[in-house]
Amino acid sequence: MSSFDHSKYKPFQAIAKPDRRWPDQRIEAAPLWCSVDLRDGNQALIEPMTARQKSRLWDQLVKVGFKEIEVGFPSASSHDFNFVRELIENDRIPEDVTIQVLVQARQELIEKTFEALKGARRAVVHVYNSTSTVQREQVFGLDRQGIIDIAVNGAELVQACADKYPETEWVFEYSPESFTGTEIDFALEVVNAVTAVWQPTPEKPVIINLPATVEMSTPNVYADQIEWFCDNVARRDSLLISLHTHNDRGCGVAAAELGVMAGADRVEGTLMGNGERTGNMDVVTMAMNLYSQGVDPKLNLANMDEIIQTVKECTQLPVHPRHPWAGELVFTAFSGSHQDAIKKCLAQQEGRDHWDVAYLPIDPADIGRSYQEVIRINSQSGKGGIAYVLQRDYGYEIPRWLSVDFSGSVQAHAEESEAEVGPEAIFDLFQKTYLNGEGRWQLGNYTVSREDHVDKLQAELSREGVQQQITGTGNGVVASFVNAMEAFTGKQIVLVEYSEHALSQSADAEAVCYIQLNIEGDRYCGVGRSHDIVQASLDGILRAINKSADRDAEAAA
Ligand SMILES: CC(=O)SCCNC(=O)CCNC(=O)[C@H](O)C(C)(C)COP(=O)(O)OP(=O)(O)OC[C@H]1O[C@@H](n2cnc3c(N)ncnc32)[C@H](O)[C@@H]1OP(=O)(O)O
Ligand SMILES: CC(C)C(=O)C(=O)O
Ligand SMILES: [Mg+2]
Repeated sequence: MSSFDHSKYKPFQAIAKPDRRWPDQRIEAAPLWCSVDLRDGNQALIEPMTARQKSRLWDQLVKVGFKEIEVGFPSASSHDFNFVRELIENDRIPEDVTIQVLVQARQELIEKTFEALKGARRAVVHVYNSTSTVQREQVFGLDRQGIIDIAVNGAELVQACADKYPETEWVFEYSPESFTGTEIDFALEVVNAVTAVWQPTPEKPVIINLPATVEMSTPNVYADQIEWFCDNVARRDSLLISLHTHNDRGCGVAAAELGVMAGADRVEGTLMGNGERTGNMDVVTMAMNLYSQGVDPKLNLANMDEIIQTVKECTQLPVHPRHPWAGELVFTAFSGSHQDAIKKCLAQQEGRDHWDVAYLPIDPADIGRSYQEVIRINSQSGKGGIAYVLQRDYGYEIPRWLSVDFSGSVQAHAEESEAEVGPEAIFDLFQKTYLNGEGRWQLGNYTVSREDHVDKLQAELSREGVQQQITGTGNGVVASFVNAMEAFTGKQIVLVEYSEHALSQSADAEAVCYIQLNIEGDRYCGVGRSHDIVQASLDGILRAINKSADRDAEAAA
């Protein structure tokens, strides 16, 4: 029998809640945020953070703008204890920031916790005990009343300790840990028993945190639980309902979002989602989700690279290149149709009220990313992206017909190299394909004269030391040169496309000229670049003709 046997598991029993209201809600304001990076994040690391790493992450969290930061479990280790002391004694907690600490509902641990917090201006003491069926039965070996007793005892001890340190403004938080694995009526009973001890008021509320300690269901089920809880809990106006979701099923953020729609006030999580098992709710993702909907997330994520760097260095964990909003590839399009759409939309952004760019839900510049990374070229890319890179990095505004012609060369190059083709390689290929005349005829001196409304051009061509004089007539210099080249090559040449512009990235006002010729039924493109527009045009024509000669030489070989 296979060990991969789904019948080993039973489905989650969702509560019946046909009167749910949360699906019609929208999140129009940021919740109160609490970072648990230094506690839940830290307890999940292979190597817990050193004092220096904690200190660095603390500074980053303050800089990002968290107003509540869970800084550790000071009764659990001297490291956490000393870190809390360091913050308090060295006056490192800004006026508008409150530290929070976690503790089990056990006397000696609660007492030690208050010792750690001595002298704090304001602090959240977060006490928890597990209420879930599995832990009740198999870990604690207690019935429901036994679990309520632990919680109430913990709440009383917290209150008693707080009374001993009146100089600190205390805020209490209680978590029925493993809330998602707890019968909802029992979770309510435990919480009501705890708040009966603490007697919160609307002016002095307490925090009730309802953790998806393990994510056990789809996020809509969690939202039903939160809405039901908010509707039925005693003293609702004196409670801040907090969420603390984990990401076991990959929906930690979704669960928190739906939980806020269901009535929660506050959300705990970590930067980039580090935390137990598959992680805590990722605050960066949830905040950026709000931002992208036009809601102020009340966190400053403008310097995303600095945040990522700090998190990586402090947790020793990598950040996935496709991490929502933050990964290094999340604003990059390699595929042709995406690039084409992005290029067209970006060109139309100026003057618009709102950001509206296909495939780019936010402006990368908002979080300190450059447009440099938006379009990158590989074998999946198309002409739009290639034209975008040439314009962005080199100032060449190549016309559509030339981008169609050039994309074939880039595609071939990408397939052959089986790698990304960077901007330098694209420009190099562009020069080789259209601008370089090495080994072929080059234009030397030329004169133009006009007689009886007909222009006459006399020019000198040179190639590997060989000189050749050519002459042609026509209406204008370009037509005269084409006429001269027809005589010289013995081929019929028609000018099909012509376009030119000043090269914006050139310091001394060079012009660039794009040419497409039909030579005996086949089309060839060339590009000329010069301070003189006539010279640029003639160079472009000559390069297109040279390409036709290259083709003939290849066919003959
Ligand atoms: C979901 C979460 O993230 S919860 C936070 C988890 N984080 C941590 O545990 C990190 C820090 N913890 C620690 O370092 C240690 O657990 C300590 C120092 C706090 C305590 O260590 P120990 O005293 O060895 O106890 P341990 O944590 O193993 O807990 C076991 C005992 O405490 C009881 N207990 C566990 N949690 C709680 C709680 N929240 N409230 C009351 N009692 C509890 C258990 O029933 C068990 O009792 P028993 O000894 O009578 O069987
Ligand atoms: C201590 C609690 C809030 C916790 O981390 C959890 O339940 O995940
Ligand atoms: Mg947790």
